[in-house]
Amino acid sequence: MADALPAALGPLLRAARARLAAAGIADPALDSRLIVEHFSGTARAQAIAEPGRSVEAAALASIDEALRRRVAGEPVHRILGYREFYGLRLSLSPDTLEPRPDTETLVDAVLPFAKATAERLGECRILDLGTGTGAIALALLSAVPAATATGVDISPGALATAMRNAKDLGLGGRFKALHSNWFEKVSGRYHLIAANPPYIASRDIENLQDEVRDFDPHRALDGGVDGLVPYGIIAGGAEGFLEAQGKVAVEIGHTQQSEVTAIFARAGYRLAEARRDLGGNDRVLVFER
Ligand SMILES: C[S@@+](CC[C@H](N)C(=O)[O-])C[C@H]1O[C@@H](n2cnc3c(N)ncnc32)[C@H](O)[C@@H]1O
Repeated sequence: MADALPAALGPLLRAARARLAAAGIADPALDSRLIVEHFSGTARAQAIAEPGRSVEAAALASIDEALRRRVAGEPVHRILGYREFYGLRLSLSPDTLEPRPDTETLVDAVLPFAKATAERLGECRILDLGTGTGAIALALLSAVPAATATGVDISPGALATAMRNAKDLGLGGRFKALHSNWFEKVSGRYHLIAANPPYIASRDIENLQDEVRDFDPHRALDGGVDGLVPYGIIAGGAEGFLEAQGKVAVEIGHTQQSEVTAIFARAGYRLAEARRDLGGNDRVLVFER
């Protein structure tokens, strides 16, 4: 059994870090700080300025439980219940993928187009296919006040979380959550279609890192037999929902650039831009007709 946690903030942080380090957690300093700050309601400055500040018993019990979950392998943001994405705090649920920093590359890639469209036309209509927490759509809405977005997902639980995130961020009036199997229930035309679809081949799901395989919903990961099935559906269906001169932007797995480019080329699209993520991996493709 783990030692009792000290109540004073400074020693508490050190004890929490030591517990995670002893369990072999990859970044014990960051994870322990996130857990202690979240459940004690303190900020980093307080730990430095007031290391003797006492943390209440109820908060200590929550921190103890959170550390146990982290030691058992649960990702730290699942324990906290939220993750930052493009400067926005997004709530998570068991039905949502935890949004990743790699996906911010997609937002960076299309943001100039969304802003230019809004300036030119006074609006920019965005369709976010497989919206999850609403990450891509909400990041774009927060940066482009004249934009509106429809977030599509097959998971009602994910859509409820996306709508909650939109409301919490004051973006609810410009975001619509739509329950649909890709384009099936979609109507209208959009200037930008964005998607971070599931792109792991079904047979590879079992080999993913434990934290991904055991905590991200498989519906958000499984891209079918070759991991490319959703790209075929998106490339094949986008034309009916894309404005003239619109763009389609997709996140890809780091080995999929040529295959996804070929899928879109067969559907009549040319590659307008390819971007790598911060790790230098191929990550985002933007297509035009
Ligand atoms: C990789 S996650 C991306 C989530 C979010 N856009 C992000 O970037 O963090 C893929 C999303 O696609 C959704 N999805 C899977 N199959 C779908 C389908 N047939 N129609 C609509 N959405 C689907 C999943 O529920 C999941 O939310």
